[in-house]
Amino acid sequence: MHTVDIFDTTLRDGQQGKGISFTVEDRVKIAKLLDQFGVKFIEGGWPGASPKVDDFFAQMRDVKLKNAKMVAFGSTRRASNSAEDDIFLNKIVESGVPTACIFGKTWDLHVHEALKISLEENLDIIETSVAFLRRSGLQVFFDAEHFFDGYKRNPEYALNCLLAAERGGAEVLVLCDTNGGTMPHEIGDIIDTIKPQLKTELGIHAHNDCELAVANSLIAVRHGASHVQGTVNGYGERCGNANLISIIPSLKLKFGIDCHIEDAQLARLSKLSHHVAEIANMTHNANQAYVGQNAFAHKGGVHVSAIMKNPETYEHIRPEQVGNKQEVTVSDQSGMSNLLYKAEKFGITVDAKDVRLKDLVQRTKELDKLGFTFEEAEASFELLMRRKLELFDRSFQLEGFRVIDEKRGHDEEVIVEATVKVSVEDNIYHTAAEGEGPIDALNNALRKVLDRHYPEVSSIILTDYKVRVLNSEKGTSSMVRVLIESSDGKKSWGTVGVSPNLIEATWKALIDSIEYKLLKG
Ligand SMILES: CC(=O)SCCNC(=O)CCNC(=O)[C@H](O)C(C)(C)COP(=O)(O)OP(=O)(O)OC[C@H]1O[C@@H](n2cnc3c(N)ncnc32)[C@H](O)[C@@H]1OP(=O)(O)O
Ligand SMILES: CC(=O)C(=O)O
Repeated sequence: MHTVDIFDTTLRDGQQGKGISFTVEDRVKIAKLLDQFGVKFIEGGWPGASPKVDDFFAQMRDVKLKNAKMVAFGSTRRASNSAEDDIFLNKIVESGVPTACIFGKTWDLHVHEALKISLEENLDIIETSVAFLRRSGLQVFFDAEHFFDGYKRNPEYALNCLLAAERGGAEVLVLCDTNGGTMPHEIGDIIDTIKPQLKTELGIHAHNDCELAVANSLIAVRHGASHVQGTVNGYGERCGNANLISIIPSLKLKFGIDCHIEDAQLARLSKLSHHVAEIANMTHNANQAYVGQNAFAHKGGVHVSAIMKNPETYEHIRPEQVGNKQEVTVSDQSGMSNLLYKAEKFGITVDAKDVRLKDLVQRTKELDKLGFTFEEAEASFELLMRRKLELFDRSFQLEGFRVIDEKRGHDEEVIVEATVKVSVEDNIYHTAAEGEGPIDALNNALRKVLDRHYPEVSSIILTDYKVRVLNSEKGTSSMVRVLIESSDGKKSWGTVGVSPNLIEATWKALIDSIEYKLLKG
């Protein structure tokens, strides 16, 4: 099959997504990441539309790109002036990029209603705008805005718009499903009809309003499009743009089209996706195809049993091909296979026929019913398994704790004090400490003892603390689940505690966190 150029518009159409606002520094970082990854074109924004975009293009003049070409975006000229006098077309030329991508109207409704000019005048606007940019020495792509909607209402006119851009010298005619309402079969049928009437390469720019932007982009390629526009993680206006993070591996691994991206570059796909999400300050979608944390996570015992024999049974590709990894979780959906998988991961040698493992499967299901989830608390599960297999002894034993909260007036602060009694190596310690809250006070009192025996405990910091009320209909006597994420600066781990008492649930998760650190050294 033909080759495909990847055109990224995260910095332009992606930035049109609600909740996304890149600084100039963010833009430069993303442009560098995209270039390293290997996309062919990076659309940086609309020169003249915002000072941030102008600063970005100015800064990018000093950045040497390895793989990509910078593209400036804009519209066809205003009806009230010539292309030579159009402020925004001139801004594109002044931005210093080698490539321009301008959008023009191809739906007669828009010509009548939005531009309020004649159909003929719009054709002239398209041709003269493209021709001006070409005369100015730029490579020009023409984004045929609303092409599919326009074609369905007035096919002759929509095609004439493409022909006007072709006469002007456009190098790619990009068919836009601007409102994202077109179905895949319509994309294929329309491309098949128009392609023989054009000399110019076709591209696709799809929006995701029907959750079809990726499918529509792929079907366009099947029908001859050689240029695909989209954004990282599908960011973009309304429901977003076509997600390049799904399109690129589908083109490479399913269609066999390399899109100028080598296998080694594809293996950095997950990193790219996560890194851009971080810069955009968006939570990464765990269920995102190919690169999400759950994309290769297996929960059901039947699945785990099969992937341990051959991963192909429940994985459509090897996760490493896109820089992701296989994961197995433990829950009430688990069988022996989940536990054997985890044992191997924890470095525990255990016979598959060991009856204690069968008991542990049952125990895990009972704990799940009580509210324990181990998906985000693998450290707690490792301790549970080691305890069951008699591979682990507690480093310290709780003899008792007491927490006192005291408030002596409406406007007075609460004073919190905890006392803890623990035995360590045949010594019994009784300590007290204050804290910001009951958990902090307990932690402080416990650390007073543990720091003496286990200095490594001082490196533990709590990086996340989540509380979930499990059966809220019981009001204040509901069970609560506490999930703690801890880190020692090098590694992080998750633990869980469940109890009707929030302090006790937290204590359990906290103790597991400390025991896990002591186990791992
Ligand atoms: C499908 C897409 O995603 S297209 C890209 C959309 N992105 C953006 O709009 C983000 C950046 N835009 C902006 O910052 C501003 O809209 C600007 C600076 C470009 C223009 O601002 P203003 O001059 O104040 O115009 P405003 O935004 O109100 O309206 C857009 C104008 O462009 C005209 N226009 C729209 N599309 C085109 C086109 N393809 N060719 C020529 N003119 C066009 C409209 O008719 C309207 O003109 P009017 O004011 O004479 O009615
Ligand atoms: C040009 C563009 O962004 C669109 O038609 O969606």
